[in-house]
Amino acid sequence: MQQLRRLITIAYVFIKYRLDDFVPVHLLPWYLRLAFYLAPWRLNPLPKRMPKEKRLRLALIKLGPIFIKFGQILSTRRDLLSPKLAAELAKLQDKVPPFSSRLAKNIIEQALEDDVSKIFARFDTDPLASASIAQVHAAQLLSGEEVVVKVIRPNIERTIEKDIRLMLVAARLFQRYARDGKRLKPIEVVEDYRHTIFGELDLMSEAANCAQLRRNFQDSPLLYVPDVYWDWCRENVMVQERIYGTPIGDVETLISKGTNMKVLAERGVEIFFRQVFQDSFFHADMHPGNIFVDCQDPESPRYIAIDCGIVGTLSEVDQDYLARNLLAFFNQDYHEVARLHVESGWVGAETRINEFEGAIRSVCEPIFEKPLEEISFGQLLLRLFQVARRYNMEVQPQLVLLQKTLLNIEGLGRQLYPQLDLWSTAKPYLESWMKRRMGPQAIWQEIKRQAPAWIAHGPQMPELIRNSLISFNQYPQHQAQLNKRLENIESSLDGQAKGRKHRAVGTLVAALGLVSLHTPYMWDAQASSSLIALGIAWILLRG
Ligand SMILES: Nc1ncnc2c1ncn2[C@@H]1O[C@H](COP(=O)(O)OP(=O)(O)OP(=O)(O)O)[C@@H](O)[C@H]1O
Repeated sequence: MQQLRRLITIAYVFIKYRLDDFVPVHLLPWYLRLAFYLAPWRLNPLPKRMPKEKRLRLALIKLGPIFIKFGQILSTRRDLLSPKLAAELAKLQDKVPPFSSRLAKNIIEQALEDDVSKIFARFDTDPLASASIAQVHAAQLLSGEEVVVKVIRPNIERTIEKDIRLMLVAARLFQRYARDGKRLKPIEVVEDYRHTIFGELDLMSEAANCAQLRRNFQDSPLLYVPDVYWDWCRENVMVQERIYGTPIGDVETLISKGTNMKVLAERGVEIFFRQVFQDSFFHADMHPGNIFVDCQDPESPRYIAIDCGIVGTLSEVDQDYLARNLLAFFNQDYHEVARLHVESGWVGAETRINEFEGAIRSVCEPIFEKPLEEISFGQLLLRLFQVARRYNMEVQPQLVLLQKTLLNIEGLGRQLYPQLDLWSTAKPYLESWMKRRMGPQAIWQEIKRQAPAWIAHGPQMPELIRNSLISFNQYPQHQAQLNKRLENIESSLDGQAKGRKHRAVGTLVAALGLVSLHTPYMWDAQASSSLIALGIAWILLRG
């Protein structure tokens, strides 16, 4: 029944905002097309005066937080949407009315199994922020620390599940009937969203991500991540150190505090590349609401990151892919890019390198038309993925996540300091990464990494060798080879032993001749010389 009511609401919003403009009517079967043209909503011309992208944004707001968040995430898929639609959806803000503080307290008390007044010296009933998934309250621990308490909205899981089911129905219809239905992969996009949003519901996993990121940047002047109070963390409640930075989007305040905007913008890029190439662990939800700046030293501004619900990790293969390709790209060596793809099996071995190189060149050259400081790494990667997909390369979701984060970071950096030269900030990172990866130190590190395993296996070595020989023996052809080799070895050993014997006899005979030659009255000189000659001949011929 509830589902039906929700469906009616969606239909109403669809009609109200005339979202039929997104439906390619000419591709529908004739009866649906007829129904479409006769539909009474077509008499509602009012919203038509508004661009359809704006109408879609307003419709998502009307449908509530789950749809708003979907729109926000969708806005980062610039590989799928038109620039106009992506820009419009990026305006979505998931500020939603808070739920009651009484309810928030109940959830906290149930999760932490204690009274709020026994856990906190102070608990602010007015929430600090209220978003689609969670609400945040400021508080103070009994030990005096200022903290924030993040509480997941009640019953949000059921709401998400229901809304996503409806989104999937819409996605299936879209995939079936829309002109771009297959290319835009709507079902995959919705499934992806389901995965992301459910991931955000587990605050224990968010707390663990925060702790890891904090450790990675311990003592770094670049980034600060607030501490987590594990004793007070559960799946739906998280208590974290409160931070007091300036929101990164508040450029006016940052400037008024005398912040060095160039350093700030460069540090953003540095943080990103360090996360990717040093730690292989990156904050993947770097929207302005999650980034603050500590301006205590305006010449050395430090980033503060919160909300580590979405993080990305890269395998060594992904890192390798990224670093080598970015370096080759910036040297405009498209042949190298194409070769790398084929060599590492990212695209099929049958791919013609020259043809692939041409395809990459044609999408990248226009980008390099611009001055270096205007080139977008994110766009570049996006283009590369698009070409690679045409050549049947499955781009890993982690790389797509990274590319979206990179677009965010770049946008942010250029907003702070429009002349930001990403390449000169990133190049040293990439190059030192390559050196670290390929240089003697990397080999030494690898030996060090493997050594414990080798040592651990040391005592089992004879057994391992024996086992390998046994398994080797199991193959008849190998056995025959092995037997042959053994025979060869035996006969060679045999030969060597015989040779040694003959050499000994020859030496003995020659030595006897020598002795008799120098011993008066033993034999005459001729007999002695004959003995010496016989001994030498014996050695030469039989030894
Ligand atoms: N440690 C903190 N110290 C101070 N303020 C905080 C802290 N954590 C969160 N906030 C405030 O609460 C707001 C929402 O927090 P957070 O981003 O973690 O929630 P969210 O529900 O995951 O939101 P979204 O996913 O929409 O970004 C932040 O924008 C910030 O203003």
